[in-house]
Amino acid sequence: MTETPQIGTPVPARARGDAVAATASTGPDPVISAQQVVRRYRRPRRSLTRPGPVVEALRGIDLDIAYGQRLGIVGESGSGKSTLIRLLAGLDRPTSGSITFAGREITRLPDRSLKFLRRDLQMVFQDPMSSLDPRMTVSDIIREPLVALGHPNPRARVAELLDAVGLPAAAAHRYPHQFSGGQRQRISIARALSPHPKVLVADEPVSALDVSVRAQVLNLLMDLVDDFSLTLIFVSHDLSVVRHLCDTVVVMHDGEIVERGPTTAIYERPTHPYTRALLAAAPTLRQALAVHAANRDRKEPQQR
Ligand SMILES: Nc1ncnc2c1ncn2[C@@H]1O[C@H](COP(=O)(O)OP(=O)(O)OP(=O)(O)O)[C@@H](O)[C@H]1O
Repeated sequence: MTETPQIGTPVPARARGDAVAATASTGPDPVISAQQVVRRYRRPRRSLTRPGPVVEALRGIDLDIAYGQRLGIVGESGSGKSTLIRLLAGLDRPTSGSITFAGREITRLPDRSLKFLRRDLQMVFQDPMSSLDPRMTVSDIIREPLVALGHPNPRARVAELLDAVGLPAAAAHRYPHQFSGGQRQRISIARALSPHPKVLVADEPVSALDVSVRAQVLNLLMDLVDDFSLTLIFVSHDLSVVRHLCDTVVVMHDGEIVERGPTTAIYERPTHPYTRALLAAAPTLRQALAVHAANRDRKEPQQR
């Protein structure tokens, strides 16, 4: 019987609660700074004579993310989390406001000038099946960004990354569909790490996975963030996961950041009513794991 991994290990004191301390190892300036960022979308028109309604997905976001910080972004569906990370990653442009990455203003740069951002900020998405090309081998998937960057020895780097994410070397020659969901997410993480990014953005990276696998992938993610000295931006509906991984939290509601601060303070003394409601409504991953373990033990008593 495989042991259900626990995610209850407390986040180390140095990683908790003090964004200033988290900046100290790599530099005092924020790696990402967003100022007064607004993003409006126009919804498709419903009548021939009138334009479609405008949605204000982000309404004046100010956010500094320090080097080495582990920032959790929480909020219910439609609160603007995905829009914000798309803008931070340079995949979309704000309607107004500015965003800098490592001190460079990215909002008005043309796509061809964002090569540094495409290398230094990498993303891991919810569904690895749709983010991995099914026709490519794992080796080619991980090598692709390295080749684009002219890496001198992509093959050695692929072997190193497979080892780092806990996959055997033989995985290199197989295809995504030959792996389980958790293993596929490990492949996505290996690919994201391949160009030595500064920032890893993880958008609901475990919510599509079986609950028994989630903790393994989260623990791996935490180890890798430590080992590779990454800045982490972690987007999730699951507040218990954010509590486990992140030193700082921002709470989004209706396109605004309604509360922000050290994780411990937000969880223990939430001030905004929306944060309180979110915390009250949240089932914890720990509870889910306990339920899963109880169900499994009921099904497999002979193996105990
Ligand atoms: N391309 C788009 N065109 C029109 N409206 C959009 C577009 N993208 C996002 N929106 C709207 O902007 C608002 C914020 O959406 P966003 O996807 O950023 O929220 P979210 O917090 O990431 O939600 P979820 O957790 O469900 O992904 C929503 O009202 C959404 O419908």
